[in-house]
Amino acid sequence: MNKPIRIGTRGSKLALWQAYHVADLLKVKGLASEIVIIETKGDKILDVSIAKIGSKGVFTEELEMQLSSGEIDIAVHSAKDMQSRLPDGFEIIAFTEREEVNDIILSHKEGIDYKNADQSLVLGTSSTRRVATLKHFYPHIQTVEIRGNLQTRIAKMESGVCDALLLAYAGAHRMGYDDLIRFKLSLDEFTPAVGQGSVALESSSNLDPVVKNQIIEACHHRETGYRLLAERAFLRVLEGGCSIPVFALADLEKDILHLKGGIVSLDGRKRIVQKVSGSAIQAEELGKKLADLVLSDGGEEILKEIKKLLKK
Ligand SMILES: NCc1[nH]cc(CCC(=O)O)c1CC(=O)O
Repeated sequence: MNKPIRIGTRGSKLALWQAYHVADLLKVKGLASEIVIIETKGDKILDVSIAKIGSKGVFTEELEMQLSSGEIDIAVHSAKDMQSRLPDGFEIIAFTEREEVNDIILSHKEGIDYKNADQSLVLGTSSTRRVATLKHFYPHIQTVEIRGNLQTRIAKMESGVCDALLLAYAGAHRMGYDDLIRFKLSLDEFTPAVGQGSVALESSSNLDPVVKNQIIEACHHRETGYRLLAERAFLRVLEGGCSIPVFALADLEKDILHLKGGIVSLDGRKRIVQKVSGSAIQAEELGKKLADLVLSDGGEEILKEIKKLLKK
């Protein structure tokens, strides 16, 4: 009888959903598991925006310590929240099948019409990509920064902080809020963050290869894997992190990857989008190619401006 696989996770409801999802996938293949809840810096600091703390590893550092010590076998994260480069000694071994990738507008109110410039609308979000994208396409919409888990954000919205929230479909759906979803936003306008909708399994490079292969067999979704490989290669060049409004989305059609992505300036004035296609086995090359196209098309300048602004 195998030892149960120890799954490390943050304690938020969404994180726990993800951990149980992985536990279920393991169980289908007859693998027992245990869930270990670990508090991270990002969970403790609630009053400062993530962009200001510096996104680097705030939700992953403590989990990585437990991976190194062997206290847990895998750490489960939203793929979107993972840095594009992992510290030495760690790797992503699997991506679960991706959920619908769209952003959505969620509200307890009915009659919200975000396209109507005559309606005053305050949207809560803490994502620089979403704020900048709103400024670009819907400059009449006001935004307010809102943090905390989904339950907290909904409570803040209902208390009047904003009219609606701009969120990932995946999180709202997993938390059971489908009935509050008012709009599913277009992928051309609100092209998602890299990795949105998938769950990533991280391990130490020292994980027993037999256990590692069992986990991959049970949890890895091949198509999602190619898509995220391309998107993450793009992000690596653009030095993403959640404080930089870059976006990318890969789709797989048979074995051809179609990848689009870009960057938007913080004031929303400039938005650069490029597309590339090619064989899925060249996913990483495609991601890099896309990044080069975006950079040479004006992305480099936008990136420099943003970095200058963030240093202030
Ligand atoms: N940045 C927070 C975060 N990380 C993952 C999700 C949702 C689930 C997912 O995209 O995998 C969310 C919430 C959101 O963006 O609305």
